[in-house]
Amino acid sequence: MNTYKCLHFKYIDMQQLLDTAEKIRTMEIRGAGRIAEAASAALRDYVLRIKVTNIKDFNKKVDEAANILIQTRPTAVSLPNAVQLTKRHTATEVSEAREEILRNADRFLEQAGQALEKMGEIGAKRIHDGDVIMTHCNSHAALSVITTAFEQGKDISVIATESRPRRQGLITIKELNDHGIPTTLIVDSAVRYCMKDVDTVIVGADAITINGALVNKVGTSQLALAANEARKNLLCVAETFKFSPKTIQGDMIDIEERSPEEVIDSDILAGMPNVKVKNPAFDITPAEYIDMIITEVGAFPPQMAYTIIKEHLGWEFTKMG
Ligand SMILES: O=C(COP(=O)(O)O)[C@H](O)[C@H](O)COP(=O)(O)O
Repeated sequence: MNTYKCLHFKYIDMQQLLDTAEKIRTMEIRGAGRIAEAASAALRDYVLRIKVTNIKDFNKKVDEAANILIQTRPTAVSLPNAVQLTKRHTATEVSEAREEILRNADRFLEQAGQALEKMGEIGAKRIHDGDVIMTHCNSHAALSVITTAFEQGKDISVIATESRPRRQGLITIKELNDHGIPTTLIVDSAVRYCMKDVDTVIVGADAITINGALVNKVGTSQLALAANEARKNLLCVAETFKFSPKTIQGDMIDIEERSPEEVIDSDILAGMPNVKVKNPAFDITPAEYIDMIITEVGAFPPQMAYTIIKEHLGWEFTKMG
């Protein structure tokens, strides 16, 4: 029985939140932006069901729920940021605290939706008629830029990587196909070979650190290396809530290691006692490989991560658990 199912017995009133946590853990809900939105909404809905009348007990329950959500996936910093933006309040009465949290969640969800649109508009200015764009994995932020440029009438096409082992690239090509955008699917190892045909690489982000490094789906750093070698631009599209305040304090971003079964059948692996599997879900691209980070508040060089964190997330976030 998994952790969340065990918790079901202990916290009956938390069932919906535990279901969301499980969906995030198993990647039924995935992508840094969607994870953040789902967590914020789950916390909002849970807060409506908390029955205690004492503010201390209320805060304890909120913290408990927040921690369950945060622990589902370790890398996407959008998750703790969204939870923190949702749960913070200054109230001394339960009813006021509840109201504040509901308002926070609604504001976060509204702003997250608007951010996608805004990033699309800003990023599309960097795409020219005739451009070939390479993208990796499945990023709603990156897709917002690509589809906005296409809807503006720019004649563009996309090369999308498969993104082993979970093959999120298949979600990307479906979305691009539904928009009518000419798309070529390639395996991840064809990235360097195909780079000569590319004008701009556009990827999303799970986290951006204080030194402007990009944490995104494993393989992103290979795209960046190949793009750099071929002198092609790499744009990262990321809402401000994907910047990591804790990296100011020296904290590192945890890189999620996922099950070997995503890579190879466990029966086949069992027959090869000298073989083990390493399955990191993300990797790190240094700032010098990134031309621009497109956020909902503007396009910035990665070196401006400090300013984004300070102005759009605030110092209180560095104390987050
Ligand atoms: O790496 C991934 C998804 O990884 P996974 O499939 O493991 O969650 C995406 O590029 C970012 O999360 C950004 O996505 P978005 O722009 O949609 O937030």
